[in-house]
Amino acid sequence: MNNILEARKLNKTYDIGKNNSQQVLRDVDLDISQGEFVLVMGPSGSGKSTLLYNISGMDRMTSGNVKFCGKEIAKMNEDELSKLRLTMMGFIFQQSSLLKNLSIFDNIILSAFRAKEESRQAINERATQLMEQTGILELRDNTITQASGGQLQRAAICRALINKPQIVFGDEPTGALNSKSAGEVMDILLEINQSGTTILLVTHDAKVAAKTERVLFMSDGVIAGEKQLGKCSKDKSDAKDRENELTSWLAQMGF
Ligand SMILES: Nc1ncnc2c1ncn2[C@@H]1O[C@H](COP(=O)(O)OP(=O)(O)OP(=O)(O)O)[C@@H](O)[C@H]1O
Repeated sequence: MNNILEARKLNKTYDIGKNNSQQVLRDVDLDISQGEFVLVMGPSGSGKSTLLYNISGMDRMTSGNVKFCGKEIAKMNEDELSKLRLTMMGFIFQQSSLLKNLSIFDNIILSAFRAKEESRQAINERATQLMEQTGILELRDNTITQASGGQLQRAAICRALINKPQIVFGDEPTGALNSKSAGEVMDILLEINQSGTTILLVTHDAKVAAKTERVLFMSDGVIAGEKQLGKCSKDKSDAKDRENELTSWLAQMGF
């Protein structure tokens, strides 16, 4: 299968004040295939979010090489990177960070207007279809104060998908949700992955992680191991087995 993303010897060092620095990523090599559902786990401070920000061009790596769809992101200027993120990547964070003064629908379509690649009608149709798919169509005209946390994360998923990205990155997208809403959001992400979008998530939640295909374990700035769980089936009959398999592997990894 084709790699959508290839990272080689990726290093990230943060400067902390005068004459002080912290190396957070250490020679990380990572390949992500088109259509994969990849998850990153590991102790707090091990570098999971830093990895996500550096492979997605949200932050600049210190050294190394990341190719996304064959393009080297370190060679791109800020405008090129911003266009890449806008048109080919989707992002979901722990807090949905939707704008307060816009309706949920307008929040979802905003980045499609910025991308300027489709007609107003096509954008509206796509937003409506995404809201329907994620079960929030009735919230179309609501503001964000008129929706629950789970509904806002569904809206954030619609926003992330509006420009038909090649990959969706999520940093703890279910971290602020109760377990029922987290499960529902994961089921939506699974459906999106099953229709072809590559997904990479960071999470602390083994139940969430067990629904994905491949789990990477980060420790002290390196990918210390990875576990192939295979594609998650729709009927969920093996959910407990997958979770047990993952938690016993994580225990072997010392987590
Ligand atoms: N912008 C920054 N400037 C300086 N240090 C940073 C910055 N961002 C992260 N760090 C440090 O880098 C290390 C790794 O942080 P990172 O957020 O990548 O870890 P993480 O594994 O995602 O942690 P968590 O699970 O707690 O979110 C931490 O020690 C953190 O304090």
